[in-house]
This record gives sequence, C-alpha cells and structure tokens, in this order.
Amino acid sequence: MQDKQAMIRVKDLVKKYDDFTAVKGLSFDVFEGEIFGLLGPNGAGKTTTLEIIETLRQKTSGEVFVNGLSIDRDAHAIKQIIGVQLQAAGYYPNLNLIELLELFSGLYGVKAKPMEMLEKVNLQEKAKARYKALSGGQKQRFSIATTLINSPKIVFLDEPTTGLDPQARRNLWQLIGEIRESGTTVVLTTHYMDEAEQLCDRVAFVERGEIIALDTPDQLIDNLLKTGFERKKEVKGANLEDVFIHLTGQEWREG
Ligand SMILES: Nc1ncnc2c1ncn2[C@@H]1O[C@H](COP(=O)(O)OP(=O)(O)OP(=O)(O)O)[C@@H](O)[C@H]1O
Repeated sequence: MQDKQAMIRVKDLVKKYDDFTAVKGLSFDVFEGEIFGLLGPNGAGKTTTLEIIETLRQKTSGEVFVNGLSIDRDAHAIKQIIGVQLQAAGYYPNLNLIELLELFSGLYGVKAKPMEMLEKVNLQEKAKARYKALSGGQKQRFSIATTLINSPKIVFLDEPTTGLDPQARRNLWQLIGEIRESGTTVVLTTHYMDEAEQLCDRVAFVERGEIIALDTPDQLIDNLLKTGFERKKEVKGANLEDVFIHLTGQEWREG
C-alpha cells in the first residue's frame, strides 16, 4: 500500500467549535482507487472531517491535500474533482429526475447525460418522476447519481445505506463497488460493520475526534483474534438477514 499514491492526505487536522474540540489532530491517507471507511460512534467527528476535506467546512488547524491540492489554496480546483452528495433541500420539488440532473450539470458547468446517469443507478424508469415520489432506496441512488455528474476522481458518501432494506443495501454496495471499478476513489461513513467489512479496503475508527485504529478489515479482525478474543455464542452458518434475502429475493424492490 505504501507506494500507492495518496489521493487524500490529512495531517494533524483539528476542528474546534468554540471551546469544544470535535477533531483532535487526525492524520490519515486515502489511496487512489480504494474504498476507505470512516467508522465510529455518533458525534465522533466523521462528518466534520469529511466536510473539511470537501472544502465545505473551515478547519481550525492542520493540513489537507486532495489529489495534491491544498484545501487552503486550491478549494475551487478541489471542488471540480470531487463528488459530494447534495442535500435533499436542493432538489426543487417541481422538477423531475432528468431535469434535476440537467440543472446540477449546469451548476457544475459540465454536459452530463442524465439518462445514462439514471441507468447507472437503475432509475431509468423513474426518469420523469419527482424526487419526493421516490422510495428511500431510490432517493439514495439518485443522490449517488448526483455525485457522479462531474466525473469525479473521488466521491464522498455519508451513510449511504442508512434506513434501507437489506436488498437495497446490497444493491447499493454493488453500485459503490462499480463506482470504484470505474477508477473512482470512494470515501464513506457508515454505522454498519457488515457494510464496512464487505466494501472497504481500509477503515479508520474514529472516537471522540481521534483515530483509534486504521487498517484493512481483515487485519483489524486478526489483531482482535490475536488478543484471545472469542465470540461468546456459537455463530450459525446463516443469520436472519440471510433468511430475509432468501425469502424475498435479491432484486431491486422499489421498481
Ligand atoms: N456546527 C456545529 N457547531 C457545534 N458543534 C458541532 C457542529 N457540528 C458538529 N458539532 C459537534 O461536533 C461533534 C462531531 O460531530 P460530527 O457530526 O462530525 O460527528 P459524526 O461522527 O459525523 O456523528 P454521526 O455518526 O452522529 O453522524 C459532535 O459532538 C457535534 O455535536
């Protein structure tokens, strides 16, 4: 991993909100082409860290480079090469999905192909629907489509599968995998450890504004096992989620 190029370099990042320090000197690299997960409890500082990297929030101190560009000097250039999930508030209620993608493309100053983008996230049949008429999973997929408008080098996904049913989550994992296969670096936050284990090449655990572990999921699990850790209960070869998927099928549900 060491000779891989750092797509994101965070050094000694600190963020204070008045006298509360939410991020306490974080340092980590995200390598080109990997899926990197920021994990940790509510309030640990994950979103704050992401939004500083995305140039949407001011840091207190430290250094952040995105594809070699400094967030202090090159914020505009960084915005051109990253894909960020837009807030649902920006989804004008009277526009359909095609029109929204056209609008956002115009804001980025790029000529996107809305129908192709909807096909990527399996929403072609909803092209003429309004955002508010979509199910939760469809809304998430549309939101991911908006991150791809400017063909970014990096996409940031903040809890992309929260609130989705098991099929929709698995299908989104596939979509996120495909985004990476197409050469895009992915940084995500999640509270689902199965998701992190399945998707992420490396994860950082953040607690109270500090990184307490950073490695591949496999290595982190091996490290835990080396301490003599054993699961209390014998684990069965399947779990209730497997039953759910087996009973209800793998396909996209909210067609
Ligand atoms: N604008 C703000 N003003 C003051 N405090 C804030 C602000 N934004 C976040 N915080 C505080 O900073 C800490 C980190 O918040 P942050 O949203 O980064 O956490 P998180 O790890 O993303 O949490 P979650 O998993 O709940 O999304 C929290 O204690 C939060 O209350």
